[in-house]
Amino acid sequence: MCTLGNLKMQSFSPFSSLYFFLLLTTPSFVITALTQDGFCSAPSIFDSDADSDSSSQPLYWKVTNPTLSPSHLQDLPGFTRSVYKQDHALITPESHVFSPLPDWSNTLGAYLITPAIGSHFVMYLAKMQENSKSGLPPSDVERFIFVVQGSVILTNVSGNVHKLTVDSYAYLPLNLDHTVEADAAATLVVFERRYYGLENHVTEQIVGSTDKQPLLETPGEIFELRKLLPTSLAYDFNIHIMDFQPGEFLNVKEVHYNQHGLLLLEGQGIYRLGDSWYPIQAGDAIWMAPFVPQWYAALGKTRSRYLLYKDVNRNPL
Ligand SMILES: NC(=O)N[C@H](N)C(=O)O
Ligand SMILES: [Mn+2]
Repeated sequence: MCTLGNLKMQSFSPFSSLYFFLLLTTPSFVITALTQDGFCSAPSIFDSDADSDSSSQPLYWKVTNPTLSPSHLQDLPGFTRSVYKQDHALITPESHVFSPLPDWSNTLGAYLITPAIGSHFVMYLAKMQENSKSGLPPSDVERFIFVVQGSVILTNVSGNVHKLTVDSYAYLPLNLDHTVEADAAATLVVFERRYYGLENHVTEQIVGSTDKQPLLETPGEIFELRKLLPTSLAYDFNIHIMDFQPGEFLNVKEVHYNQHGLLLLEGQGIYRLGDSWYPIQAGDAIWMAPFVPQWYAALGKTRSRYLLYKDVNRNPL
């Protein structure tokens, strides 16, 4: 809300002589501007509207209901926050392009990251409609699914069945027959990659939920960290869930050989990638190539939580 106008109008009680003096001597258009939206029309994030009151919305609600852009930009032809550079990309919801996912039924997919960008993995949003069913990944490809909205039923070849709701996930090893089914609309974020095997190490199906994962030590950092997969050598990637309170930021301005696919599940802040600084919000996705300088600071009044793919446990040679 416009503090300047409010302050001016609130700091004088209507009965003070100065108030009347101002009222009589200040041109009426100034009074109007100061006391109505005309002067500061940009809505403030500190307004306690339902949208920003996270307690009134389902978990990760913003990911599938993003604030696309300030109202005065929404219908601006060609406006997007998306960026594609040599060592990073920011893909924001107004840029998503959905098409039927091959081998899935009643499911639209928006690929956000694929080897064409330079990655060794794919990251996509799967919008499962009612009565939808997954297809299998290519042979020798492992899959990770995370439920962002709705719920799905995972059934694997040995017949065990799991209901996955928001914040739940599953890891499917390469060549493990399985189906993911939804009888009502559901949204998943999916990572797949060709499995980089190690002798005498095998991965197994994992089913879990973020809230049941323990917090891990983060020496020198203040964010809260959970890892959704085992850290054992068999697994050639992990999925980090990282939480920042407003004002908290990464201590290390990281540069490393690992690649990242990021989905901001909650909150907002500034992501530095290379020499660029991007305001981001829940629903935004980021590709980080190996060695791109990366840093995040959380802003606003609710925590930031992001889901992060990171390759691990394999010699970079
Ligand atoms: N950009 C990141 O958040 N990177 C992680 N802290 C990581 O690489 O572990
Ligand atoms: Mn990193």
